[in-house]
Amino acid sequence: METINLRDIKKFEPKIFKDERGYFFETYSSSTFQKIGIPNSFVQDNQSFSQKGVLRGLHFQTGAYAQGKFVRVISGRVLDIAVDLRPESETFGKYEFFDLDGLSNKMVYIPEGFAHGFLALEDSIFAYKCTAPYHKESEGGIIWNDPSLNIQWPLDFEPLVSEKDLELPSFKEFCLQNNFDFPF
Ligand SMILES: Cc1cn([C@H]2C[C@H](O)[C@@H](COP(=O)(O)OP(=O)(O)O[C@H]3O[C@H](C)C(=O)[C@H](O)[C@H]3O)O2)c(=O)[nH]c1=O
Repeated sequence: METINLRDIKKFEPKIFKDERGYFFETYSSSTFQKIGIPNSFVQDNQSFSQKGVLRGLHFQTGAYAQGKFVRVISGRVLDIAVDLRPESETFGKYEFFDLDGLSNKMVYIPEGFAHGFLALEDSIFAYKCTAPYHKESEGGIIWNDPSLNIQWPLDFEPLVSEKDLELPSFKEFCLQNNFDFPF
């Protein structure tokens, strides 16, 4: 699975304290996370459940409502993805996968300027903090199987995608709408 390291994305694996009762770990710590460049300006916490085979995305919010997202899996396993939508970035139009699960509790901070989504590899509870509130009018997105992004989803079946997401524009349309040079 070809993937690259996108600049400004922060990955974090918490220390998990296990004992005969179970486990404990800090799901958020301003002091710890600021040291690795994760902001402490989150204003909204979200949680969603997805059956195995669900694909949510590729989503973003625009303008003043652009969201940085600090994502993790509470239970199950997802293949999370960020797509660089910053025209000035040398990785504009490139993507990176993150294999997140409820055992390692790996977390990823995806800043504003990226589209975000995930494929549920198992029935999964997904939780994430956002640096801006939900603002329906500022919602945008790109179709999950856009030919030019050429995302190599590990799929041998048709994922369950919402009607809304099936109508999302292509990356080329996104570039045209925003007067960005199409990089491919
Ligand atoms: C995102 C959001 C949604 N909603 C309402 C709107 C709908 O009635 C319902 C489901 O929304 P939607 O189908 O957009 O949910 P997802 O497909 O999980 O969208 C999210 O999926 C990908 C992975 C993301 O990164 C975004 O955070 C977000 O776009 O929740 C709210 O009330 N607040 C919210 O912040």
